[in-house]
Amino acid sequence: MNAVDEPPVERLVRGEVSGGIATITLDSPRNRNALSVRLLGELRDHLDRALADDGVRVIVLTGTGPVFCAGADLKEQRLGPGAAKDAPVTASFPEIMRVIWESPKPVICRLNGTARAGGLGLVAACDFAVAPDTASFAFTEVRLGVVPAMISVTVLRRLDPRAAAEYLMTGETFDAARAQEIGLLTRAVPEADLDRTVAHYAGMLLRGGPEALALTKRLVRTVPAMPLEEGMRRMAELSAERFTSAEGQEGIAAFMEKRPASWVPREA
Ligand SMILES: CC(C)(COP(=O)([O-])OP(=O)([O-])OC[C@H]1O[C@@H](n2cnc3c(N)ncnc32)[C@H](O)[C@@H]1OP(=O)([O-])[O-])[C@@H](O)C(=O)NCCC(=O)NCCSC(=O)C[C@@](C)(O)CC(=O)[O-]
Repeated sequence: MNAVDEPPVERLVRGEVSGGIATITLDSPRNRNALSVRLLGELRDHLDRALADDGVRVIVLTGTGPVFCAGADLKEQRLGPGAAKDAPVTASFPEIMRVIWESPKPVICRLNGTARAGGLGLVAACDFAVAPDTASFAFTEVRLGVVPAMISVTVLRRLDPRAAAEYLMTGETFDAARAQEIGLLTRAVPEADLDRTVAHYAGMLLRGGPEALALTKRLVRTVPAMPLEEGMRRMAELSAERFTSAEGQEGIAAFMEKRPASWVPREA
């Protein structure tokens, strides 16, 4: 078969950029967007592209079908004859969660539906997570005899500790209202309001200064772990830097002049 006759490669992840927002869509509904090696590779490529694109200010991660993500691809993890001897999902998944967690651009998870296990590691890595109120959630790992190890790094930074013990240790299914209550979701909303809610958060994020937003994302993650005195000192330094930055001065000038801020970098 020559190159012309080759069937087109089916993509498992799609990406599009519009109005400063990169939308990355897990598009493997047949296996409920399970985290196969190929899907993870494509997801990483889309994330890298969105991060490198100066026109992108906000990233939205979503999926197609009834499920946002069913976790590790269990077909790939089943070690039949001739299969890999290690667990394929461990090669790239932790790095993808780290890239999302540390992305200077805010990441909104728009859950199109239910999520399980590894899928919840992705949800927890994102800064915002909005889901339909019909979605369900479970950390199913222990019931499979495996451990929610990789995802614990993001999940345990979000979840109320009592709820973490309850749901990670029992594997019990819980609903979207409970997921919001325990810190896994930003909002659970009626399905009809999903896009409006995501657009609301994205719109609010686009209004902020890009550098200020990246720094604020970092401090949300790091300041709670800082000793009090060090936190006060370092944050006073950061605050002083920001008041005198080009972006800070533009934001203040725009307020005083009653006009929208222009976040194009200027000479200080
Ligand atoms: C998600 C629901 C509720 C949707 O429930 P549903 O919508 O009723 O869909 P379904 O169960 O009928 O599944 C539809 C198709 O998707 C496939 N499918 C579905 N999930 C997977 C999967 N993970 N891997 C591979 N294939 C999967 C499933 O096998 C089936 O394929 P078919 O029989 O039609 O050929 C249900 O499908 C389900 O319970 N799936 C299993 C979820 C699960 O237990 N995942 C655990 C993954 S282990 C993991 O993530 C470990 C990790 C990464 O956290 C470890 C660590 O952090 O260190």
